[in-house]
Amino acid sequence: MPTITRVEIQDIRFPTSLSLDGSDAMNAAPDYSATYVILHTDDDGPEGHGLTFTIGRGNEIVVTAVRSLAPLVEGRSLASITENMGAFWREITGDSQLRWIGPDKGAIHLATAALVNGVWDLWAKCEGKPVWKLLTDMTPEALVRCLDFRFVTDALTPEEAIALLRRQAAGKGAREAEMRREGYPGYTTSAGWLGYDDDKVRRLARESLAEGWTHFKQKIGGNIEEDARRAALLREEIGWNNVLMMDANQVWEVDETVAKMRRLAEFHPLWIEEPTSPDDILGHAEIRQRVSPIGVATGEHCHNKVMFKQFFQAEALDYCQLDAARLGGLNEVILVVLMAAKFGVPVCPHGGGVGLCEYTQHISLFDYIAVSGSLQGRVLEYVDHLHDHFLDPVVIERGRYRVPEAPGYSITMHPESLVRHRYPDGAAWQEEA
Ligand SMILES: C[C@H](O)[C@@H](O)CC(=O)C(=O)O
Ligand SMILES: [Mg+2]
Repeated sequence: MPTITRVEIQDIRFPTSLSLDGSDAMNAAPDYSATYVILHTDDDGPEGHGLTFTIGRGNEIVVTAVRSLAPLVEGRSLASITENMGAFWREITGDSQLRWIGPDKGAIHLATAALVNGVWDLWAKCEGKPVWKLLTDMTPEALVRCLDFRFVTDALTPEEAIALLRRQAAGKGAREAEMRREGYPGYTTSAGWLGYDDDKVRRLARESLAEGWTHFKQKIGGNIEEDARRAALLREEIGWNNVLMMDANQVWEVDETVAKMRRLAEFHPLWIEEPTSPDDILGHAEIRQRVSPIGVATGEHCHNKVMFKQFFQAEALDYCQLDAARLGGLNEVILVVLMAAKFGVPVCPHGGGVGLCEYTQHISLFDYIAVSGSLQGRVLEYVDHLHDHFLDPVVIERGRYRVPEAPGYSITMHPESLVRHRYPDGAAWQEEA
């Protein structure tokens, strides 16, 4: 196995704010961006690639944070990391000086995700497997060794995690074959961005229907009558047999959420996503009690395993929307997937960003094949942006993700895309200036 000799870090941004792709009530004009990391090694084998998603300004802070973390992996052999990934994760999140600016949250944790996911990409490429397959082929004991259970053993112990994984072991082969045949079910957010005008929403909804999508997410959180009007418009296009979800991106108070969802209930949303502060666990629990049967979904801003533990313990969410690059990389994601299975909460990862769909397909496949063994309540978000910048982009057919087969975490970008979108000197930005 190779040794990691150098960490290359790039500030990559896409001017999506020009078309308002990705816009919502809290994030009016995001530029989808990535702190992009390449782990160079000492042999002719593969490089490890990883990224963290941000929405523009602020990316430079995460770039700087990765620079501070890089010495923790430079000079290390991959074998010294993979022989005990749990200990590696504890080390990288536990540096005695850097930890102070987290712990396990904010820019330093986003930076952790880019590096840690880069290591997983490198490991999977060295094994010649896509990440989901690397995970599903591991024994329960080997997988649990990749995890750091610190601060969550009151909710899930390593022994319980092993038992959960053993419970699903017998059916893994059949589920893997089923996924290769059928793909993993998804939903689309592409017609629902808040900054799109009515004509665009209608056109994209029609196109998505024709492509076979059955689940659609709408951004809300502006004027409530405007939200209702747009919901009616979407229902006109998608009908009542398809599923509609709503995402407020954190703009409401608790009582306000209840009042507003009572107004929007006539459109039969499956869930209200991020209604209020992402840190307000008890607020989500109360909303959940008061808006039922509308479900509560959250997680894209839930920054660590302890927060998720408490969301589960407080019965504060119906859908766990973990984010592959806000949690500190795949090790922490796996722990959250295991806790979700124990608490019986379906995992529907967050995909709204550059590269997130590429990552999350691996997570949902792992969840289905090795952990939950269930598709009940599970749909994987899809946003139709920027996939052409990836060497191994997601492939969607009739609203389902096809199984990725290329080795790695599907996150390697084309070198030309990196050059063109490097901020601020890439051609894409020079043309803007
Ligand atoms: C700023 C992002 O586009 C955000 O709106 C994504 C999101 O909330 C989602 O995909 O869900
Ligand atoms: Mg969202």
